[in-house]
Amino acid sequence: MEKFFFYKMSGCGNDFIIIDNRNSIVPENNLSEFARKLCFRRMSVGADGLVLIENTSRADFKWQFYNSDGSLAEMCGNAARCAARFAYINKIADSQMSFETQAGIIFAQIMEQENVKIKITDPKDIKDKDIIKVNNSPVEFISLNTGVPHVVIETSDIKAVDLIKMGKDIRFHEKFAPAGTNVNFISRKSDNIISIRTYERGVENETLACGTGCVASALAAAKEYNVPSPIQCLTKSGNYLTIYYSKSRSDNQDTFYNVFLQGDARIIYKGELNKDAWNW
Ligand SMILES: N[C@H](CCC[C@H](N)C(=O)O)C(=O)O
Repeated sequence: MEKFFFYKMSGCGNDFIIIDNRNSIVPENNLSEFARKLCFRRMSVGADGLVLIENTSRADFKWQFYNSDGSLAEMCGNAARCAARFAYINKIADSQMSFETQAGIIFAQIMEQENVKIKITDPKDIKDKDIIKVNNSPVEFISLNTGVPHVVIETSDIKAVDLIKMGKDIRFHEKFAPAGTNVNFISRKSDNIISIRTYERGVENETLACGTGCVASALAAAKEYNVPSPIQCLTKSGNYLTIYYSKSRSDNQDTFYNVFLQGDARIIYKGELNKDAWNW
């Protein structure tokens, strides 16, 4: 098949290409290379990631999520909201749905207008504050997995952070090898509002928003400051994501459950892909 349709969508400024591949219309075997080329800005459509919708018997659908560098990721919070709205609009699922990711089953609900709320898999590997040396300076962080690995670092002036340099140094730090990690810097604006900037693994750059990063940052704030749910995250794009959660503590361990991420899932356009978009 030389031409097929795709949606370009944006979740809070994190942008994605979404293709209904349930009939295997994608004519390439190397899907990682296919993703990398489609996501390459100015040479092709350009995006932070590619979502391929597929069939499964375990949920309404399943997906493969590729970062823009072609790496597969277990989960993506902003793309999950976009995929849910794509599935609803294209009658692949009802307004309440479930879909299978490598991190587990995600539940989604279409809210008013372009708002979508998802229930993510229970966060795991929640560690207490730790310190690493970055360029011979100590950096204090909390690490946890919200579908993909994240570290959260609090700073007094988020605008002053050299996000790309610090992000790269921490993302590739031996402490997080071999999988690496996403890197989030946060500043608390009020009791339940945090500003966030994220260096994203697999995009290898700062993105305008990171859904699982906002969840990780909100839960790190909840763990450190006992902030009640919900927490709002002000992202680099200027849009907000809202995180809802329940928290329990036993044996000096925090457990989070019923964790939801809510925000926009905007359709930028519906396009027809030519072979030139990936065959270059
Ligand atoms: N780059 C991430 C996956 C996408 C996460 C982010 N876009 C989100 O919205 O959660 C990783 O490889 O761990």
